[in-house]
Amino acid sequence: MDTVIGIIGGSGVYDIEGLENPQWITVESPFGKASDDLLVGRLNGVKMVFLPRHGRGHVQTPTSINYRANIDALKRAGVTDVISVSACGSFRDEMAPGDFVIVDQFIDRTYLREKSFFGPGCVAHVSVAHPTCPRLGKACFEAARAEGIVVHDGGTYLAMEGPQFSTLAESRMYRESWGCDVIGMTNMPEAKLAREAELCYASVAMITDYDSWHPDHGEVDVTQIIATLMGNSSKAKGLVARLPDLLGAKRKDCPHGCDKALEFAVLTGPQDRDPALVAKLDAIAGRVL
Ligand SMILES: CSC[C@H]1O[C@H](OP(=O)(O)O)[C@H](O)[C@@H]1O
Ligand SMILES: Nc1ncnc2[nH]cnc12
Repeated sequence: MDTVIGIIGGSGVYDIEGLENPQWITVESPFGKASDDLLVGRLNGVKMVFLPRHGRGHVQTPTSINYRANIDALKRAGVTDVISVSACGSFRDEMAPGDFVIVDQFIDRTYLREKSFFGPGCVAHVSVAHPTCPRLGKACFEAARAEGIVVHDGGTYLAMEGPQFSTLAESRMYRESWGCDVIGMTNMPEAKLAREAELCYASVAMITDYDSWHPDHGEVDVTQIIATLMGNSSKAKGLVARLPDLLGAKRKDCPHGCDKALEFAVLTGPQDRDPALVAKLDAIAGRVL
């Protein structure tokens, strides 16, 4: 099977460079409108598909992003591996602005978003105990190291609803009681939906600030974030450019089973399924329905 690398670019990352034959294409989804068209092309012989998470011009809020349409559109475009690139705040002294973290766990505090492709008439439960793909995370870690980026291997990302940043009390709780490493507003339900779509998913979090807990740093503000993002986004593009060589043009089955997540997940029997929902799930779950 051919590798198709999907990149979801977060704040400050609205395109990728160096693609051969780059083209913005529209992919329709039964789950609604994706954040933007998809930028497709090839890099070192591997097909790449890029989606700006907030849309070009940064028009979607963390809450208004249609995460289901985004993941469904990537799946329809043939993507096999999704790399999420995001800005985040840090809860650790040693994880400084400018550093990258290869996130491997999440705490999901979002509450205003559609979190599943499934629903009444087709019920499914997938495991997200290990919500990211270790194989893909390792490739991102190696790509970052090769780019000379200070990168941390593993970390827990607190996904908050936003759009306001956290209060001081929340920031301290996430850091001291909950043991979180970084905070952002977008990786959930994105990672859960990628798992339902049987896509390998890795999250590259680019630290822009110390949120509001740090006694030596003032509270987080968006000007500071944008300043750090300017440096981060070129580093992120360098990391992305190394992925085709690291992942290779041909792909074997995922050794961690991300691509078989739905194998035993659907509980609704064939005779009890809602045909309209089953039709919508053609790309996401057609393999098992
Ligand atoms: C620009 S500050 C807050 C904004 O940045 C992050 O976006 P993304 O995860 O897409 O890089 C954060 O989650 C907020 O949406
Ligand atoms: N401190 C922070 N909280 C939430 N999202 C962020 N994105 C970048 N910095 C952030």
